[in-house]
Amino acid sequence: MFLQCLYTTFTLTFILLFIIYWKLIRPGKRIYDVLRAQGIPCEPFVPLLGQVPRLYKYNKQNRIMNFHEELCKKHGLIFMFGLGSYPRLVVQDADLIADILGRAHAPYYQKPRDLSSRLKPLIGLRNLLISNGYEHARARRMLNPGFHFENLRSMVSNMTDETTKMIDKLFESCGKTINLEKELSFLTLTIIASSAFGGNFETMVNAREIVSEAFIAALDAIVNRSLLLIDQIPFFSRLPFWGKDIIDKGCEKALNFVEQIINDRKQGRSKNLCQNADILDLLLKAVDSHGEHFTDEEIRQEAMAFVLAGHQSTGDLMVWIMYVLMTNPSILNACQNEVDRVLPNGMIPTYEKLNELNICESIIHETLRLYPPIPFFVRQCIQDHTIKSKNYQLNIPADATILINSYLIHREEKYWPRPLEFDYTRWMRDPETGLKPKLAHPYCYLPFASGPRSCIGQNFALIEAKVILAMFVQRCNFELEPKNQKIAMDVRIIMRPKFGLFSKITKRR
Ligand code: HEM
Repeated sequence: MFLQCLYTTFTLTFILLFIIYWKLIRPGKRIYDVLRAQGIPCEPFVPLLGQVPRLYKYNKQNRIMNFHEELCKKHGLIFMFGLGSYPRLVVQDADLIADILGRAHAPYYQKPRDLSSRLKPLIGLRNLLISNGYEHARARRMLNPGFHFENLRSMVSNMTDETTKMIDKLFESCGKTINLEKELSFLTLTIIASSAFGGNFETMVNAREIVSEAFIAALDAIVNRSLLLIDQIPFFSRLPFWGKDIIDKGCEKALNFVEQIINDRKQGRSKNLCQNADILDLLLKAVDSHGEHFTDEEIRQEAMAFVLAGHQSTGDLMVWIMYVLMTNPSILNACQNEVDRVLPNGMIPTYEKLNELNICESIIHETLRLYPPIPFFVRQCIQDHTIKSKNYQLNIPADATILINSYLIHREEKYWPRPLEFDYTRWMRDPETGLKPKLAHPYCYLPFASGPRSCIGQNFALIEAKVILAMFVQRCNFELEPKNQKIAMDVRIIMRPKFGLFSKITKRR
């Protein structure tokens, strides 16, 4: 009996270890070996963990970007490190990045599978953010026209309305210290949700609570679980711990809410808040090359993906802009002078007037360069592919995951003179031609990524950022409060100030 027990235990342990090796260690090791054999510098291969313990230590000290900077200093523009069982090939050379992100190479790369499994509970799999292949290309073709300037122009009035409401509410705080990070995140959430869902967002009971609390709580739980690597092991990810109940409840509330909104719009029980079509109209009207519309399920998932992709990124861009303005009086002054000239006497910005705000636009781009809200993104190679630059030729094996760190590329001396200096004038358009200065390389500025998986909402975000910036500097005085508050970068997909950004806001005139 004892021997039989021993034998069974031994066999089960052996099977378990074999599965762990086969599923979780061998695939990563193979990729390490193929790339190391080509001379790629690597951090030591540590099964199952990789460099995660070191990353955690840096994260705890709020120095996550130093982790990446130090690896880049040690190894150069191409290297590898381990993130749990998945190795990450870091590529920082703009020529090589062009070979990865360029349209012609799209068949070789897709969004990584672990990203899909993490976000699936919240937004499903059938949306632009995580679908791949034909499904993604079809949806992108159907939705691209919705983000053309004609449609965006009609969304400006919704952006100015929501910003006016927010600023009026801030004035009610009568100069008390407020956390701008929270307020701006809420403002951008309201703008994208009302652009996506129309009048219901204003009138439905609990709409704001559902989107801003349930949705964000679920998203936070998803990010925390991914930092703990829970989703790398499917068995663990199904256990009812580590915030699973928050995710389940939040997702259910948010999905029911979106379903009701779609039904209301279809049956004419709600109207949009934009002058023309809003995002929900665009989703309802879009047709593919066979004349087919999106299914209800696809509309629901696309709408959720827009809210997910579009709110925190723009919110944190605005936070960094405010931080720059509050710590650089001369930049604030130049910005305020331009806004007072283009939008005198409290004029509400229109699409046409926004185009005249050259300094505002340059401040936005320089902030996106030094503080990109999405500081890195990843691509998974799906069939062996060779990439080349002047100095390198590299055969990327299928299944390798590539990490592109735009934060570091935006600070790379090779592409940017005086890389650490905030100099918005490097973006100023030529007054004669209206053209922006040429970049040192088309792939050295990637706040919105590039190629067929670049951000579909980038023009929406740039217009929205300009509206909020112009209206804030036009109407408010703002200063850091307390002056010596600690600003540390927190990176959880989005890069934001870890402890918020506290300031005092008063009426300008
Ligand atoms: C400052 C604000 C924003 C930044 C910095 C930003 C950045 C990015 C980046 C870097 C990607 C590529 C991610 C990856 O490859 O993994 C992306 C994709 C995406 N973004 Fe944005 N984004 C912003 C605002 C928005 C807004 C306002 C919307 C919606 C209106 C939006 C919708 C999307 C969607 C749907 C995708 C997936 C596109 C695809 O794969 O075809 N984003 N964004």
